[in-house]
Amino acid sequence: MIKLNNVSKSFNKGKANEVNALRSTTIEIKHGDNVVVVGANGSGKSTFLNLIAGNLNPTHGTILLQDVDVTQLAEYNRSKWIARVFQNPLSGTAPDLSILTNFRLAALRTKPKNLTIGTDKAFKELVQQKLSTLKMGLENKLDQPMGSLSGGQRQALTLLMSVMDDAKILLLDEPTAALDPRSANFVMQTADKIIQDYNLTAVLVTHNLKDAYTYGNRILQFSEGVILRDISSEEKKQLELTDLFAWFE
Ligand SMILES: Nc1ncnc2c1ncn2[C@@H]1O[C@H](COP(=O)(O)OP(=O)(O)OP(=O)(O)O)[C@@H](O)[C@H]1O
Repeated sequence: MIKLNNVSKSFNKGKANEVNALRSTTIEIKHGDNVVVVGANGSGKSTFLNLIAGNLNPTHGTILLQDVDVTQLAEYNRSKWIARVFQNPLSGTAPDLSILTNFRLAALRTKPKNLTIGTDKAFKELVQQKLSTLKMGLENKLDQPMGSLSGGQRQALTLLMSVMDDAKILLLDEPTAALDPRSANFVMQTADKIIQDYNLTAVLVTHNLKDAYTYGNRILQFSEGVILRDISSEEKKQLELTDLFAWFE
């Protein structure tokens, strides 16, 4: 569950170049919601994700995750709830290291320093089992270097790595923007499967209106720092793809 109560975010407050990136926004995203966020450049989409993730603090208002007020909580301390995937499939993975080592590093990143992630054998079996559900044929190629995979494969693995640690909320920040259409489709389908399989609450920011139409059960359209449209699951069923394009005319 994600809740924003009257949240605003200004940059350069009080200066000539002040920007109100998010204005008095109140919204609740329920457990299991799969929300797609669209909007023109500069409309506040990334600011919205950054406020949820905690790498920006609101100027006003409060933010709750899983019923806990996290407004003052740093990004690191929210990471037990939040998995986040960015645009660039190369970020967050080490190309020269094996697939398995990349999974190991990702698992260690969210663990306190005194915790281990099980024996090599147990961890390898866990990764194999999780990977096999994606049907990419990689479960028996864990020694292959990460850099030998395509951008789409890497992004799919990044997604899986990000949620293996019991995250409840998945934030996707234009995860397919750097990919060709076929790879982008593959990554979106993988993301959709992972969201279902892991029973996640998800927020996807995208400029791809076809994806916004195809995936998720709710659409938010941002405009100049406010939520201009909040399309529910029932309303979304009545929408045509052309309606989404018309929002941007
Ligand atoms: N760190 C910052 N300092 C100053 N202004 C910022 C900062 N981050 C964002 N902004 C401004 O806040 C507004 C909202 O930006 P934001 O990145 O949230 O938009 P967006 O909808 O994600 O855009 P895009 O689709 O281009 O990624 C923009 O006017 C942007 O220039």
